[in-house]
Amino acid sequence: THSYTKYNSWPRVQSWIDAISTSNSQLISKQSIGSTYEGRPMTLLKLGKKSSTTKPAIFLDCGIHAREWISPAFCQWFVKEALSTYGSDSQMTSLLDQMDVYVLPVFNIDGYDYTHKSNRMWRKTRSRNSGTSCLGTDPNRNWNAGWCTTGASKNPCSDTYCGSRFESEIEVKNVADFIRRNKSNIKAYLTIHSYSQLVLFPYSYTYQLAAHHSELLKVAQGAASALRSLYGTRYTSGPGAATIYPAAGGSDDWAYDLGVKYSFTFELRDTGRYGFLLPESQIKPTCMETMLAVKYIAAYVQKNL
Ligand SMILES: Nc1ncc(C[C@H](C[SeH])C(=O)O)cc1Cl
Ligand SMILES: [Zn+2]
Ligand SMILES: [Zn+2]
Ligand SMILES: [Zn+2]
Repeated sequence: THSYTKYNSWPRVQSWIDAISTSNSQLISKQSIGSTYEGRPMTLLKLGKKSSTTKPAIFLDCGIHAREWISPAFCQWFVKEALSTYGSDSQMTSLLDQMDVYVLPVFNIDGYDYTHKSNRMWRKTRSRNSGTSCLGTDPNRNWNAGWCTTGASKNPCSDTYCGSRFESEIEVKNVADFIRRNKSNIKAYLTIHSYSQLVLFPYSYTYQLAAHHSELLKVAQGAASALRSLYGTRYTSGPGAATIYPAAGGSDDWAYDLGVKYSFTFELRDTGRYGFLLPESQIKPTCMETMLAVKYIAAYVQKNL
């Protein structure tokens, strides 16, 4: 059965999505945004007090990289926390009254399932590449944001293969289409990765500072200190290129250039001791401290609507 303190298999996550999305019709609903390459359903959860008018929204995705298992664990935790603290936690209540939060629990479902069944260290999608037996494209190099200019490979066998063209991956296209369709009300984009303990923001595709660099840095640093307040876990904040590495085709850069000003990539625990193989014993503390960071950003976005 499903557990918020275990790395759930895809079938368990899928049945959790179906159950949680029908658990509280006033606060949560689900909608399909398409299918993956291997035909699995991409289901977006919509959290927020039901309203006949369109509310400003935050978009949160997890599991774009298959092996980063703590990421989908966080999105499941976030949904559970939101529903269980609405009405008691004043900040969460205010957030869901005033805004909608779209949550994509597992972006790269095919890859996630593959890490459970075959290769725990798989990162990419599972699509076929022509002219080679090497499978998959790096979904975080496949967005139309300086596509394939730096920090990505044109070799289909590489873990950072950028794809035959931007949005070649149906999973990326499905999400990009949804965000484009809703860009007028999407005020923030958060994408969750592991590991390294970082709060990143645009740009990764260039060392040029973003127009809103100083504001984004302030918000990222505020989020990192909120996170640190729980267990003292230290995160570093900064623009992607200088803080982790220059790399093009990422979702945060794409969302920012589309006009979603508050665009952040989280790299969760740890800093390399376990890396992608973070023990299940760390799911709860990691999710609890990350909730503080995400709520900090959400509150900042709310104040600046
Ligand atoms: N725009 C971006 N933002 C963050 C990153 C770092 C993640 C870390 Se797993 C990646 O390599 O895809 C990479 C890019 Cl291209
Ligand atoms: Zn498993
Ligand atoms: Zn990643
Ligand atoms: Zn990472």
